[in-house]
Amino acid sequence: MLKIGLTGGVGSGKSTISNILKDKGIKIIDADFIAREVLNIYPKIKEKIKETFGEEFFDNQGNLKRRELGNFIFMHEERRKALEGIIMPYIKKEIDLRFKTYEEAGEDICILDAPTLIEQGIYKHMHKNILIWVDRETQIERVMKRDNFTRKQVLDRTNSQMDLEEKKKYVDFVIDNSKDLISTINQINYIIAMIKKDEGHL
Ligand SMILES: CC(C)(COP(=O)(O)OP(=O)(O)OC[C@H]1O[C@@H](n2cnc3c(N)ncnc32)[C@H](O)[C@@H]1O)[C@@H](O)C(=O)NCCC(=O)NCCS
Ligand SMILES: Nc1ncnc2c1ncn2[C@@H]1O[C@H](COP(=O)(O)OP(=O)(O)OP(=O)(O)O)[C@@H](O)[C@H]1O
Repeated sequence: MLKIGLTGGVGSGKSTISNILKDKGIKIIDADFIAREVLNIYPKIKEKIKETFGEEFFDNQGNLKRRELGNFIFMHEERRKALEGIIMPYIKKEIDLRFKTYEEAGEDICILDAPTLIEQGIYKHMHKNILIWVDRETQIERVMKRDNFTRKQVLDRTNSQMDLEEKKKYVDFVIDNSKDLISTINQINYIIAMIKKDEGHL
């Protein structure tokens, strides 16, 4: 089974593009979704987050206040790294399990949508990697609008990620998602056709 990594920065269009691929019948593993699921699968993660960051990041029902924790950890690198140290081993484990399940089900291609695919070194385990690129200003505007964030809140997030120009060096294909969706869909179709054509050589 071909494992394809799909990455980008905050708001570069990973979910939008994953949904288009899903409609084409391609199986997608969504790392942001897994980051939510592991909190329920492994209760010790929440305990560790409480110990490290405090009770104030949980509501009365014991649910994680995601936006508040995000605002807190994306302000300082050591806070973000502490959270990653707690949660990433579980996310990686679940990603591996899901790839295995799709492989056993006989799928020929599966895409992993993960924002920190490169930073976490996961790209090395993929057959091919795709970057969703947008210019910086389009990225900032789209996230401000989607999440109702201030410019500072968006910049805290983009600054905690590897620069999109730097990410280009690690991938096989770059999709420019700065323009309209038609242009993006044409680029995806071309890349998927290229990958499938090369399949026998991977
Ligand atoms: C901090 C948290 C609670 C904020 O939750 P929230 O629901 O507001 O955002 P969500 O999870 O949907 O993430 C939105 C975007 O933030 C960015 N982001 C998330 N985690 C990270 C990170 N560790 N480093 C850089 N950017 C990140 C990504 O662009 C992501 O797509 C959450 O992002 C989290 O648990 N992050 C740590 C897990 C992680 O590293 N996930 C990435 C797996 S590859
Ligand atoms: N080509 C496009 N033209 C206009 N708007 C777009 C385009 N692609 C994505 N968007 C919009 O930009 C916003 C960010 O896109 P999306 O949510 O897919 O990004 P993401 O990479 O999954 O974000 P995150 O990293 O935060 O999970 C959304 O509101 C989406 O509708």
